[in-house]
Amino acid sequence: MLLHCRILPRFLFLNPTSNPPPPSLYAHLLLLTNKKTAFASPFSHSASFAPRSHIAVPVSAPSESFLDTDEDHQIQIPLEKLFVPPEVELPEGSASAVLGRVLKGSNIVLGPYTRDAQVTTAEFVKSSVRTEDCPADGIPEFALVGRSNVGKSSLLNSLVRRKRLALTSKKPGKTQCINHFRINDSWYLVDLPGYGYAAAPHEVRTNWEKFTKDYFLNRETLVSVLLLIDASIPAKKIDLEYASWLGQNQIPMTLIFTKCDKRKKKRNGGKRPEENVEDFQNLIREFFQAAPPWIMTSSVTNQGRDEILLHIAQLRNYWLKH
Ligand SMILES: Nc1nc2c(ncn2[C@@H]2O[C@H](COP(=O)(O)OP(=O)(O)OP(=O)(O)O)[C@@H](O)[C@H]2O)c(=O)[nH]1
Ligand SMILES: [Mg+2]
Repeated sequence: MLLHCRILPRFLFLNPTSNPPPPSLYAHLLLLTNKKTAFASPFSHSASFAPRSHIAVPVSAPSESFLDTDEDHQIQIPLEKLFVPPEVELPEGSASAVLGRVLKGSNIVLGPYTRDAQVTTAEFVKSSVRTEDCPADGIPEFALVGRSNVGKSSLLNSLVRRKRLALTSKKPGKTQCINHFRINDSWYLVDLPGYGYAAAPHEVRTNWEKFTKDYFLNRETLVSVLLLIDASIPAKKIDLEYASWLGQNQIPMTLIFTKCDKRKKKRNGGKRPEENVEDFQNLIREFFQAAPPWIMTSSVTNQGRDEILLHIAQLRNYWLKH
């Protein structure tokens, strides 16, 4: 795990603020339209940065250098669009000092809670169709949701380094229940059925809406939804609607851009994954007060695998402490 060796030590140099009020993990999802309750997000970057400053974050495969300067493999992120975890103050000064703390292919800044990021054990626990039937042991969980065929089950397998722990298929609609997978005996990854499967019978679609939305609204141990978006194609209306629904309901969300290995321009409608990722950010911008965290991934090359696990670790450890 070369990436861990390179990234984890950096986090030791961070300077947590003294006795901050415990910020909510949910705050960054508040909608601008919800003016009555809008407040400054604890995830916002330090106001000392000029608003138009950008950093060029490398998005290339983990084996390549973190400081890759190939412009084709970089994404420009305005500093105010970074996801800054609670208890982190960004270093003042140059953008390069900030870049050293941003996970590759993402807008996520590393904070002081990234311990235990590696997966050592993963086991399937149960399938449920109702929130009440889900495991009741109170440990934190992260749910994978997205359009049918976007790559939820494949990503789960990539994260746990197993080929078929979660079943995948070229045919949409493979996953039909809330499937709990226990990781390191201490947290859950949850595989959910996909939405937007046009060929599914009406009854199945209605049922999906009902039980997944109930799960999101009522599952108290849900730390963050991982909303998967296919980065090899332009943004779909249904994905934008879904992101907006999660925001409106103040359900914490991380955007996981999948299939970033698919770079053939013609099939991608002429756009590279980085461009589709940027377009998606721009399209959802008006719905959110602060930028949600996002990561670029591929289950084929395992791009983004270590980054997701570090992000999950810092959210999970923060959630456990507060
Ligand atoms: N090129 C590429 N293909 C992928 C990637 N992730 C998944 N796929 C392919 O996409 C198809 C669907 O993958 P699944 O993981 O079953 O998708 P899902 O979102 O779980 O689908 P449902 O369970 O039907 O909702 C399979 O053929 C995968 O091999 C990726 O990162 N890159
Ligand atoms: Mg699936």
